[in-house]
This record gives sequence, structure tokens and C-alpha cells, in this order.
Amino acid sequence: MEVRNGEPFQCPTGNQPQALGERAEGMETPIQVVLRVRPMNQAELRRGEQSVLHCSGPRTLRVSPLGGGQDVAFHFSVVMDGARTQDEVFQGSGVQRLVELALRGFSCTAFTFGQTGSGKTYTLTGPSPQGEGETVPPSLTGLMQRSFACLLDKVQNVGTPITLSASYLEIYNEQVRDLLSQRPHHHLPVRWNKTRGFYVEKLKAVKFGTFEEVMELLLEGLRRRRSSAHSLNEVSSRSHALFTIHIQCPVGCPSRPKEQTFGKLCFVDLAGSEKVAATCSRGELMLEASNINRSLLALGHCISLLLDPRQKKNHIPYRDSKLTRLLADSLGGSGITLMVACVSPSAQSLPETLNTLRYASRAQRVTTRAMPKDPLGPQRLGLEEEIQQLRQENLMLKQMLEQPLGHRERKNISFGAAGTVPRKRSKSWFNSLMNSTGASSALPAAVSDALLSISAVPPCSAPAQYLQGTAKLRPAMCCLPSVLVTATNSVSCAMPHALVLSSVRTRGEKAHSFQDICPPRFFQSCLHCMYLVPKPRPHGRWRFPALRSRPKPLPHHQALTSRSTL
Ligand SMILES: Nc1ncnc2c1ncn2[C@@H]1O[C@H](COP(=O)(O)OP(=O)(O)OP(=O)(O)O)[C@@H](O)[C@H]1O
Repeated sequence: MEVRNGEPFQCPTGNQPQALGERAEGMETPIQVVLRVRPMNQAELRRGEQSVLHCSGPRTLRVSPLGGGQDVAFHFSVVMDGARTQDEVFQGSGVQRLVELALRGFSCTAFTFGQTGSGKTYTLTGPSPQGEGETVPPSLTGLMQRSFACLLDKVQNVGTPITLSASYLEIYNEQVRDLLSQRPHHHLPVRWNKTRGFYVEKLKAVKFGTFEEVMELLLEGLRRRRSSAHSLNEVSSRSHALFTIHIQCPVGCPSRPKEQTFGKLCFVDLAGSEKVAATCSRGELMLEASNINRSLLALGHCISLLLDPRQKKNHIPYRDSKLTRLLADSLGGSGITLMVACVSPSAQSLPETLNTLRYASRAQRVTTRAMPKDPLGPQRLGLEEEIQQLRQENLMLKQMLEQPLGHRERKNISFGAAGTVPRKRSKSWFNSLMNSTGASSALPAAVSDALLSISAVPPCSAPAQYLQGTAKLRPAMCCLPSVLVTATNSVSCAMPHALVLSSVRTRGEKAHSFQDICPPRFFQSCLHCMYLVPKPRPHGRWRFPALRSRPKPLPHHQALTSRSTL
């Protein structure tokens, strides 16, 4: 197809990117890249510039350098020429699919990337309003306004109440500012935690329910966003802007119908890369340009490393810039990402255009593992563990109650059906153990006679030796309360603030790991005294150190005295 100077490109309408979120959850999903070529602008036409970009299919762009150099072909999910309208870009880019996936609880990101003046802001929000109070004509609105309308339409049809809120921030000169705040110049810190990953502390999130409300938020942020004029763009964005919609859905997706979902739809308008010489930037403009270029370089570096599977497993330097921190999940995490690469068709911009095309080609080889967001994440796991412990404890107490009274008087208790000391012992478990055996903090450091039999453990043939007193344990432990699991299948309780498990048998044999305490075979072959001193942890759970380490034998000659058991 011949491309003449200034004429729009002819190219079949792009198809929807196919792989976007169509793979199973947790599968590697590549970043989708849509390429948009803007039409020649007035300045380029006046200069009589040649167009160097040719669409040769719905997914292929050919670059024909002036002067007869060899054509270079680039392939993307969709290629859109300069004749594509805003609506065609919306229909063909796959953003609608992102909206659906965000509603199902996925974290979705659409970002525009390209040289300054290549049409990134135009693609996301349409042309900048001509005057105060002017609005963008509906036919020219960008991906964001169309996605808002699409989202609100879908929300209405879902039938269940869905909570929507929006936040809007910019990264200007490596500082994060809240564009919805009355104090936009106040810098916000970027933090990290296990549950949320990277996030901006104290960022305002405003609830909305209608198209007008969300548009009000967008316009408020756009008014505050930093922009300036330079030789390549009269309204050039001087910051990276992230508009995020948080979608809280009380009823989850079909695969998790009973769970809440917390989807996210984020639009990122990156500031354009620029050659300072070409934009004639000075002073503040130059400082802004160098910060923009530096953060885009960090982004490119992360993308390059993400392409290497070995590097991906090791370390990706997301912390190199605020931008890469905030895009970490979209690039290498559990999000679904769409990149719209914007380029100018002019020959003068060719070096920058080639950079963008190479950058975009690399980006589309990056994969994420799309997973719906579970904000409870680790918390939920912790709760499940706790429930498990409480169940065990409950069972143990029930069994205690079922014991004949005589046994209880002798303070014999069972440790549950499996006959094991629970692996993870909660403080409440320990306390109830202490209470049930009558041990209290007032007891002296000597071992009480409370004997706790462990059910389901076969009678032990070990020698009739067992620990008689904590006073004879290592000095460090003397001050610790202890429960002694002895070779006689008994557990003796003393001071109630910590737990010592130990077992004794003849000398000369090998010591067993703590894990051996649990299965019955331990009690037939336990040799040395084994003890584990749990450390109280902040949330009331206790951790047993040396769970797998070799137990240290107690000094038998000092600590043990021969005594018949039971
Ligand atoms: N597809 C398009 N059709 C018509 N005009 C366009 C198109 N794309 C961009 N423009 C115009 O080109 C100019 C530059 O576009 P825009 O501001 O979106 O570029 P940008 O990539 O966001 O630049 P910067 O990085 O400097 O902010 C604007 O006047 C915009 O209206």
C-alpha cells in the first residue's frame, strides 16, 4: 500500500487483542501491546514531512526509512493507523475486556507510552479542552471516559451493589502528588507491604456512583496535573499520571461466587520521552525532562530484565524509580496489562519512533501471572491456621472432659485423637494446658507431678527415667515454665509461661528431631531429652525454634534421677 505524505494510513480495523485475560488464572499472560500511529499534525504538514510508517496488516507496521534504507517490520497485538477514530481505538484495543476483568477482581492496567507529542494523552482522555469550562466533544473522548461509561453500565447490570472509588496521582520530578487532594503539592511516600505490594500512603480514594461524579474527579485531577508548552507539544504533560478505579464487589466471580472481589482498573498516562535538544527545554523544563527520561529508562530496564526468566526469579530493580514501584504489579506481578504505544508518522521523529517500537516489542514479551486480588491474602492464611489450632484445642478440651474423674484428678489429659502435641501451639492452648494441669506461675521451679498422658501413643518400653525438675535443666531454662514429654508418655507441667518438650531414653543412641516427638514412634525410641523453648510473638502465637534442628541432650547425669513412672 502506498503511503503519501500527510494522508492517513490505510489499514484494516484492528481486532481485539486475543490473549487478554483469556488464559486461566495464574497462567503466564503476556502484556498486550496496541500500536497507535497519530496523523500528521499541522506543523509536520507545513514542513512537508514524509511519512515513514506503513500498516501492512492488522498487526504489522513497516518502517521505511527515507533514503531507501531497508524496511523494518514490527508486529503487535493490534496496529491502528492515523485514520482510526477514538471509538475505533476503544473498540479495538481490548480496554473493554480490561473493564470486565477488573469487575471480576483482577488488577488491570492500561498505559500509554511514546515520544512527547505522539498522542498518549489524546488516546486516554482526548484533546485538551480549548478554554475554561469547555468540554471534550463526545466523539473525541478517550479510552478513559469510554471505559468509565462501560464500567458503570456493567455495574448497573450486575444487580449486586458494587462499591467504586477512584484515586488520581502524578509522579512529578520523582515526587508523588495526590491530584484529588486540596494540597496537591504535598508529597506522599510510596511504601511496600506483603499484602498490598507497593502503594502510596495517605492517597485519597473518592467514592463515586455515576459517570458525572467520576468525570468530575478526572477533570479535577487534569486541572492540577503539571503541563507546559515546548516546541513539540503545546500542552505537554510533565508528569506520569495514574488514575485508578477500585472496584469492590460483594459477590465474587463465577469461580469464587461467595467471595468478595477487589478489582482495580488503572490508567497510566506516561510523560513522553524527549530529546532536550529537540524540545529546546531549559531550566525547569529541562529538569522535568531529565526526571521523565530517567524514570522511563528505569521502566525500560525492568522490562528488559523481566524478559530473562532467570532474572525474573531473582531481582527486578523496581525500587529504582517511583514509576516502576507503582507499576511493579502490572509488569511482573499478578495484573493484566495493556500498553498503547503511540508514535508519530513523521520522518523527523523516526529515531524516537524506532525507540518506542523497540521498547514496545520488548514489553509484549513480558508476562504476568494474572490472579484476582485477594486483599486479605496472608491475613486469611493466618486466620486459617488459627482456626486449625483452635479446633485442635477444642478437641483436646473435649477429650479432657470425657476422661473419668479419677484420671482428671491425677491431671491426666489427652492431646487429641491423633495423639500428638499440636504442631503449632497457640498461647491459649498452652494456657488451657496449664490450667488443666493445675500448674500456675506461683509454682516453684520444680516439676509438678501433673502427668499428662498422650493418647494413641503405644505404651513405651523406654527406661523408667524421666526428668524430675526444671531446676536441674540448663540454667537458662530454669526460669522457664516447662512441660516435659518424657519417655513414659507423660508430660509434666511447671511454670506456665513457656513450653519445654523433652524426652529421655538410654544413652548412646541418636537424638531425634523435634518432628519425631509427634508420631508415636518417637515415644518408643526417644533417647535424649529434647526441649524447645517457644518465644512469645506479638500476635499471641508462639514460635518453636529449632523445629528441625537436632535437639540438644540434657545433662542426664545432673538433670535426671531415676524414678519409676506412673
Ligand atoms: N490521533 C490523533 N488525532 C488527532 N490529533 C491528535 C491525535 N493524537 C494526538 N493528537 C494531537 O497531537 C497533539 C499532542 O498530543 P498529546 O498531547 O496527546 O501527546 P502526548 O504524547 O501526550 O505528549 P506529551 O508526552 O508531551 O504529554 C495534541 O494537540 C493532540 O490533540
